[in-house]
Amino acid sequence: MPARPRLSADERAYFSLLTETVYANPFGQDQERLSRLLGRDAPRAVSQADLYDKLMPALEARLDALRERGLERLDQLNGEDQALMRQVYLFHGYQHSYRLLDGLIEHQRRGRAAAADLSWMPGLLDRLGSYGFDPRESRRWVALYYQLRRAYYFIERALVGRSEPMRALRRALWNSVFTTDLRSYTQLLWGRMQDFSTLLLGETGTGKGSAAAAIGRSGPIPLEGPGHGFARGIEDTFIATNLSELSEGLIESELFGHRKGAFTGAVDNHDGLFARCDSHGTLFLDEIGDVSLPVQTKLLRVLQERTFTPVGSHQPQRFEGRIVAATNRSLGALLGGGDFRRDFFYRLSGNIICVPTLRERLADTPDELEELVGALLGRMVGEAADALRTRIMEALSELPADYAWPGNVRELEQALRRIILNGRYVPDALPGSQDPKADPWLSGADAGSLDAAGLLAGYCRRLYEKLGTYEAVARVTGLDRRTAKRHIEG
Ligand SMILES: Nc1ncnc2c1ncn2[C@@H]1O[C@H](COP(=O)(O)OP(=O)(O)OP(=O)(O)O)[C@@H](O)[C@H]1O
Repeated sequence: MPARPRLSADERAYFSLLTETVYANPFGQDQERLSRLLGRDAPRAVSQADLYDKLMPALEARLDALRERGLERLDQLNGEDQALMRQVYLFHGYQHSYRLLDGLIEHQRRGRAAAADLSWMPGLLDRLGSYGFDPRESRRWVALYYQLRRAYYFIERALVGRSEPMRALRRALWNSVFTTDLRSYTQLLWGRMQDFSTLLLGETGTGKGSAAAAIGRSGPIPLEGPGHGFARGIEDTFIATNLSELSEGLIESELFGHRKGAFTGAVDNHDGLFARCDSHGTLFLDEIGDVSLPVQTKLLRVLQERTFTPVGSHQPQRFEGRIVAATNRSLGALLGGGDFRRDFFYRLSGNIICVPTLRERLADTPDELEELVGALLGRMVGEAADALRTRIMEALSELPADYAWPGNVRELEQALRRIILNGRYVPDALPGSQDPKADPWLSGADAGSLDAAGLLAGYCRRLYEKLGTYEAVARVTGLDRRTAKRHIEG
């Protein structure tokens, strides 16, 4: 039997470098080094898509040259060459599909009722088939492309900011979805990451919710058989709940569900969030630092045994999804206070991601303020954003240069609203840090000029600063947790 044709040393070197580049964490340092090696001098200045598009003519020329030598399909190559070219063909197929997938994601994000146009899908599957992938494998690769494009959308585009702390956050979010090695993820871990929980830490308003959504909406969603689309829509894969907003009486039923008759008012069986989150989904438990010890014990069981039991039932059910949790309490406060189980913490914290404060981001890249203002205004007022941006930046420039933004991006959003309404932003005094005379809440209370709502909000914020949880504030004030939180957030 004649020996199978082999790649030349030069071809092997080129394709190896290419695959190392395109399979590296797109927000990592390696990627920059490798893309420089491929001939780009300023990779930070161009988008990932631009960079890849620029690689394409040289790649097409190389593949044409292989075709002329009769090497068109994977099965014409031997072991090592086949493994390498498999990755090259996967990248080639990806390049021919990513704009179509971006169109699909945009369509889904706009919540259009009409079914998405997937008429291009058979052509894409045929292309993968022409490289030598069988139909099942081809569907799996298209699902991976879709996942990669969702990750770009939610990790890159939906999170604003180019500062190093934001780049580090993106790297960490990417790794929590694809691990540090995309190639072995695709071979070994695709669809098997349910047991990898993530704990997001960060001050209030830093964007932990957006970071959690980025992880949750970037999970694998299979492509179903011929003629069908993807098994789930983007929105169905991410289920979020804020534990501090659920009263102690309701929390178990919300999370684990209940059976009819389990308690007064349980008139029907009710599926909880754990039952609604299937193997393609992620459940986001926000304010995890606020839950009581008995609920922590039950959550620990879900994490350890992957089972939960609805209230009033004796039948454990399996939990198939993935958990992302978040808290704005510091690790020290979480573990030092005695109201957070250490075993629960260790089970939850396989992957800890710290979401940077706005002041860290601005200290690294002051221009990030204007970038954020532009994006937040765009969300708030659409096309009027450009016209308002200069006025807003002028008003913000009146703040002290080292203003700490204690409420982070949420405070910035609030500042924009106030500037639009009142022309200026005067930060609310936060307890603890200021001269009492300069504290409008204290001096307002002293002068008798605060109304009841202002008085209560200031008091709740002070308590929150001291006690660290909405639950503790609720306990002291006699308010329910949700009301206390509303006062604190303003
Ligand atoms: N990097 C970012 N780019 C764009 N918007 C952001 C970013 N970070 C935060 N935001 C916006 O700031 C607001 C607050 O974010 P989010 O609710 O995720 O904060 P959080 O850290 O979860 O706060 P808390 O701990 O109080 O729940 C949201 O409207 C969010 O969209």
